[in-house]
Amino acid sequence: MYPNSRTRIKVCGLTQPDNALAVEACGVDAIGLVFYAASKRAVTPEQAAKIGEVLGPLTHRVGLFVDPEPALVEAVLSTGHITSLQFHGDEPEAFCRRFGVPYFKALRMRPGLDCEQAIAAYPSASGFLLDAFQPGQPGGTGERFDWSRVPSHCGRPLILAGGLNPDNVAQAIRQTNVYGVDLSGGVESAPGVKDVARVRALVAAVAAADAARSG
Ligand SMILES: O=C(O)c1ccccc1NCC(=O)[C@H](O)[C@H](O)COP(=O)(O)O
Repeated sequence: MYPNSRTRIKVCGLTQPDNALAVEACGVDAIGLVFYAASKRAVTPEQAAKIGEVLGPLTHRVGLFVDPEPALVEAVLSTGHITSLQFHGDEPEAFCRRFGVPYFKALRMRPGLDCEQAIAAYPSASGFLLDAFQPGQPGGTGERFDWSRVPSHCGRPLILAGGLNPDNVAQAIRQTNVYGVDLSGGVESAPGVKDVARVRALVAAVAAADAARSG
């Protein structure tokens, strides 16, 4: 387990500045912006810059990629609005670290994946996002995976994703003790638009789970 007194929250797949501002105001730690053209939540570097401009300086802005061309990552970074990278495809470690920006690696929990071995292959990663595996769908599946597969003693920050929502996130935190949680579809009202009431409920559920854990 990675030392953690408060579960960090990332909400992924924002597409509109006003919506991003409202989500930030709920008290989330990080906003995810999807730079994967096939996603229904995809944004361009220009749209991302407009979202980045409205957010406060202490909110992380994560740029999410799936096996990108380096030029796309560089174009996104050149906006100056991205604070960390999330690689959600099959990118090797050398590719992930070449940009010189903190990154975390998504691991899709396919059957038979040795999670601890996969983690060991990315010594330069600042953390790992463990997501559900659905063939042909790299992320944002809305599906859960078996949380008993989350390693309990790997010593690296782990972010749990896949099918989380305000109703099941407390149980997920109790069971896995992860550093952070990442949600998309479970707090969404339409593709790329987050339901602010659901995000508020998420933040309250995480705070209650953390309080129960420390008390
Ligand atoms: O959200 C997408 O459309 C997406 C597309 C391709 C790769 C990754 C994608 N999202 C990644 C995320 O970080 C999601 O938050 C994560 O997969 C969980 O999604 P959900 O199950 O909908 O909460």
